Amino acid sequence: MLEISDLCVEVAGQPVLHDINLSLGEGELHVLLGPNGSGKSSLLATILGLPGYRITRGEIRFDGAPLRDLSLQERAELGIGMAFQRPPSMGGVSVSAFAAALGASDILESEAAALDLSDFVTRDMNVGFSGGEIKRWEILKLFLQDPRLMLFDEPESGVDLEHVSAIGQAIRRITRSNDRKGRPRAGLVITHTGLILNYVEADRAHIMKGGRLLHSGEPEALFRHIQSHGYTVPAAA
Ligand SMILES: Nc1ncnc2c1ncn2[C@@H]1O[C@H](COP(=O)(O)OP(=O)(O)OP(=O)(O)O)[C@@H](O)[C@H]1O
Repeated sequence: MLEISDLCVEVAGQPVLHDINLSLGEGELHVLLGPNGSGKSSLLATILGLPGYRITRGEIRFDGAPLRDLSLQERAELGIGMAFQRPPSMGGVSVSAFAAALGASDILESEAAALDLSDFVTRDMNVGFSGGEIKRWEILKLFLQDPRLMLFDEPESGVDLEHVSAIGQAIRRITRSNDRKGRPRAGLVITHTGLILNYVEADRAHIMKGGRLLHSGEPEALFRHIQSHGYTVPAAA
């Protein structure tokens, strides 16, 4: 579904990503691990097409077609969506009105309940939500938007342990399900704590460091390696 080859990216004239190669197949869920400032969010922002992220070399293909010249809106229409780390508040737009505008009112109640957000559907999006509530709402929002490629920027940071479980299970269930047109999805998740790995059943993990993909491997083994040896390439690799 997603093919990234030899990707180099600049932000504000500074190179932030170097020679990234990554392939994400239909139904797959991958995680990105790496120290602060290693380029994880920049990679997601470049895939999504946020302004300021300039591809200087290489390419990103979605379903075989290059994304480089497509706007954020065009990429959203193709089926690329992101659960943001720090989304804006949207006063005047209630959660239920947002779901209705997306034609997703029928699934709002059950999906809100799964993320412990039933009491939030009449509230305005993100207005007065706590940090953890925003994270849960971002997952629900993404599901209502129904993208095929789901990008999650640190979905569990600032979230209590019980709700990490709810978020992780929702990510797994959503990513493994087909979209409303019956097409398979895929997901890419940034995680620092690794807690989410207990729930999402990721297929593959990648270590990013200094804007490069340092190593890829089996998620739980790679996370254990990072816990004892830091963000390094495992010796046997
Ligand atoms: N708009 C920008 N202007 C200037 N520098 C930027 C911009 N966006 C990202 N960078 C720089 O690019 C580098 C990578 O940042 P990025 O946010 O992608 O890292 P990250 O791995 O997601 O970090 P964290 O784990 O702390 O969220 C950092 O050095 C950051 O300062």
